[in-house]
Amino acid sequence: MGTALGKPFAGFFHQEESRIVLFGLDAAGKSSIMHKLKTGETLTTTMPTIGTDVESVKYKDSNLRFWEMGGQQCYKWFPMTKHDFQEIAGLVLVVDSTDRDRIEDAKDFLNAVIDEIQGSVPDNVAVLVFGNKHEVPGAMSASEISNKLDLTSLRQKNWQRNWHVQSSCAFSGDGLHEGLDWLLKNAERM
Ligand SMILES: Nc1nc2c(ncn2[C@@H]2O[C@H](COP(=O)(O)OP(=O)(O)OP(=O)(O)O)[C@@H](O)[C@H]2O)c(=O)[nH]1
Ligand SMILES: [Mg+2]
Repeated sequence: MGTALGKPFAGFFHQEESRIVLFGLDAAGKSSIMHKLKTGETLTTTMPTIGTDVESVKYKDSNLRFWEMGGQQCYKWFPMTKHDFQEIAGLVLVVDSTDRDRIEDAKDFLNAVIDEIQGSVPDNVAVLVFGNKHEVPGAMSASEISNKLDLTSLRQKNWQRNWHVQSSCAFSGDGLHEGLDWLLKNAERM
């Protein structure tokens, strides 16, 4: 009992359908990642997500429910509200590793999301960053993405976020399970 109270998130992922919010700029690869995780297949025809999209994924012994926030400007916040974030088990920011021109925009979006949900989620919720499309020659490395997103500054926002950058490829699936493993481990640890 004492242990359970001391570790409120222990076993969180074993409950039914733990909610994970995926967000990021348009065309970063959020839908492609969700599809690969759900079916093991590569999503061959992609369309921008209108509003939000939801997929349930069974991963190891966890039931995960991914909520994608469409990244197009008009959908970025539609129709997610603070309430939708309240019981999240983790946050996943998907970044296009090939898009150096918009990494600053991705950083601004991350900070806007954090400012929006601060107080609605535990301060130590795990934040996984997928550096997607990493198979493309010249793509940014995980450490370059981490530096450009200025992730260490998140701690100065009264936000003791656990964060981790994982390079990924939604086509081959490379890095996706490694990222999820990190998320599961870190959410359980809280
Ligand atoms: N090279 C490469 N292209 C990818 C990868 N993942 C996705 N793409 C491509 O990137 C484009 C956008 O993919 P989506 O999955 O629709 O991106 P999204 O983040 O869901 O976009 P929005 O729904 O508009 O926010 C598509 O042409 C995908 O085929 C990847 O790992 N490598
Ligand atoms: Mg999408």
